[in-house]
Amino acid sequence: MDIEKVNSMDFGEFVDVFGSVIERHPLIAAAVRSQRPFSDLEDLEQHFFAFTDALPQSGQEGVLRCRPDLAGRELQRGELSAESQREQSAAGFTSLGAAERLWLAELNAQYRARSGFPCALAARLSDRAAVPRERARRLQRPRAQELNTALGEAKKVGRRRLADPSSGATPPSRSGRAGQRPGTHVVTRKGRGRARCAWNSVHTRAQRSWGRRKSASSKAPSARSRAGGRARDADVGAGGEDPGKSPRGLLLSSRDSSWACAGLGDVFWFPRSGAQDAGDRPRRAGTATADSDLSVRASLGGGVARSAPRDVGGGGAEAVVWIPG
Ligand SMILES: NC(=O)N[C@H]1NC(=O)NC1=O
Repeated sequence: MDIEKVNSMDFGEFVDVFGSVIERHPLIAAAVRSQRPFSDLEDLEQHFFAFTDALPQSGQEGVLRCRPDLAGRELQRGELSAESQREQSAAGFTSLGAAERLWLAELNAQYRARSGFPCALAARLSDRAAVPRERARRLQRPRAQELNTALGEAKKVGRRRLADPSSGATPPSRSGRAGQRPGTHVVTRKGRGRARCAWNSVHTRAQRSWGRRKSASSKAPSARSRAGGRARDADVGAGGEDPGKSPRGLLLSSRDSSWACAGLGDVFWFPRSGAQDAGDRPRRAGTATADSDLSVRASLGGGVARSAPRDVGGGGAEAVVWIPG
């Protein structure tokens, strides 16, 4: 892709095209866009990877927790992102026999229990027969070493997605919004001075049923945030499969001044380029805790952001709050 074209993409187009370079983290793409212009695609890639490298360990684990298992439940249910679907199909995971599927499910569960996140592996660079062997090998290794390996695999996947963004991204429609892809999310902006981050309105079956349970308990899946004393609205659509689980991964974003990323417990701010303190390392800005109703409360510089995160399985969840400027 022509770098001039990339540099001239507006916010919506950039997030549509590059929102899945880091799986289920379109706001990382949004943060990266704020650092344009890029000299070439390698430079763009380095910005994505520098962002994930700069995350504290809790943030990196949060990013990994949002990845789907290989040959996991989301593949069976047709809930993968378009990119993951293509990668997992190409690696042969859509044509597994029952015994092979069960074996992989068992290895997936063991790996998650040990590492706290799904086993990241670039499916296109591997093959169906090699995956269980690789998974079993990695299960034996120390957790700290595994975090680095998993991030390395996530980068390999991201590199391929960047090299071929058409492999999954839905071209933006004339209104600049992403096409509707089940099980994925998009960032949308509505009206002047008001921004919303919403999950794709095409809900998966599980998301719809979660929504029904949620409305039955009169807890709307929306978020209202206050920061710096000024009221700010942010809506977060939510879906999930098991609202009883604790959310553990969280990504927050603020538009004006800086970017925040969190795992539960830590909220970090990432200065935007051009901001007064650009170039700073991420700094700790507050604490995120899980409420019993599956919402997350994050204290951000004196303000509070609340959101209902999306359960991504295995006890992991991701929530995105888009705080308008
Ligand atoms: N767990 C994991 O790495 N999943 C991913 N890998 C890949 O190549 N596509 C995916 O969905």
